Amino acid sequence: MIYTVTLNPAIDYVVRLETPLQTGTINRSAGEDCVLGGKGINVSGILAQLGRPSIALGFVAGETGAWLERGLVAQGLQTDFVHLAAGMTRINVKIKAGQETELNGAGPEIPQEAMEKLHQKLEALQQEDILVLAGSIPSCLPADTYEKILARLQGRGVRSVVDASGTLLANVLLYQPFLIKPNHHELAEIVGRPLQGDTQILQAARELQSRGACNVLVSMAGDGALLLDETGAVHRIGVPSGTVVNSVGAGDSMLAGFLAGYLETGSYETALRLGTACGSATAFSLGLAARSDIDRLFHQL
Ligand SMILES: Nc1ncnc2c1ncn2[C@@H]1O[C@H](COP(=O)(O)OP(=O)(O)OP(=O)(O)O)[C@@H](O)[C@H]1O
Ligand SMILES: O=P(O)(O)OC[C@@]1(O)O[C@H](CO)[C@@H](O)[C@@H]1O
Repeated sequence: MIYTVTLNPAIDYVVRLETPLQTGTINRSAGEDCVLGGKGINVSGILAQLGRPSIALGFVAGETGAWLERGLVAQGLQTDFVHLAAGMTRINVKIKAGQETELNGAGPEIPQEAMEKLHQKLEALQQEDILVLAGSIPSCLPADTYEKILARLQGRGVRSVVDASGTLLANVLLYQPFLIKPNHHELAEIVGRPLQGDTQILQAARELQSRGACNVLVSMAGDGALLLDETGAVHRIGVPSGTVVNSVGAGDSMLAGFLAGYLETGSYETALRLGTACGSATAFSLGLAARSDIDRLFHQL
C-alpha cells in the first residue's frame, strides 16, 4: 500500500485576476475556485486517477478540515487523518494574475499527543509499503519531524519518498529514501551553489545520491525533468505542449505519476514519462489533472 503524509493539508483558494496584483489596495477577482490540497493529498489524488489506491494520512482540524475530508472521501480517496481538537485546517491563497503569487497559511497547532497518534498509525506499515512525506513541516512541529518518522520505520523494509525543500530534504538523505524530488531551485539550495544547465544539475543530483538518496528526480517546471536512477543511469525529458493554467500541484502530480509508472512497469524511463505527463497535465488544468488529459499527454511524449 502507498501511504501519503500531509502534516499541514490545505484548501487551496485559487483566485484569478485579469489585471496585475496591486498591494495596498482592493483587487477584484474575475473568478475563484476551491481545490482540496496539500502536497501528500495531491499525490493521493493523482494516484487515484491512475487507479492506484493510497491512504492519505496527516492532521485535519475544524470546519475546513471536515470539508477537506468529506471532499476527499467523495472523490473516492481513502483517508485516515488525526483529528485535532482545536484550530482549523488552513486556507492557502493562490493568486493567478499573470504570474502566480501564493500565500500559504501556518495551519493549526499540532500537540505532541496528536503527533504520537500519527506515529501509531505509521506503525501499521510493512515490508514493500511506500511512504510519501510531502510538504513543509508546520512551525509548531520540530524541524526534524520527517527524520523522526523515518527513524521509527527503519529496518521494516518500507520505501520512503520525500518531497520537501532545502534542509528538510538534506536531513532525510541519511535514511536512504527510495526517491526524492527536488525542483532545480531546491537542489541548488541544498548543494549551496547556483546550478546552470544539465551538467551542473546532474553533478548536484549525484552528490545527493552519494549522500544516501536512491533515485533523484529533479523537476524543472517548463524545462522538464532529469532523473538520476539508482543504477547511476541518467534520463532527461522535456514537456509536452500546452497552456499553463495553474502550476500548483504540478510537482506532486509528477511524483505520483512517477511512482505509479514505476510500480506498474519497473521501468524508470516509463516512470519519468508518466510523471511528466501528470505534472504537465496538472499545470495545464485548473486543479489536479484528469485521467484523460494525463493519457493524452503521455502519448504525446
Ligand atoms: N510551465 C510548465 N509547462 C509544462 N509543464 C510544466 C510546467 N510547469 C511544471 N510542469 C510539469 O510539472 C513538473 C513539475 O514541475 P515543477 O518543477 O514546477 O515542480 P515543483 O516546483 O515541485 O512544483 P509545485 O511546487 O508547483 O507543485 C515538470 O517537470 C513538468 O512536467
Ligand atoms: O506549505 P506547503 O506544505 O509546503 O505547500 C502547500 C501547498 O502549496 O502545496 C501544494 C502544491 O504543491 C498545494 O496544494 C498547497 O497549498
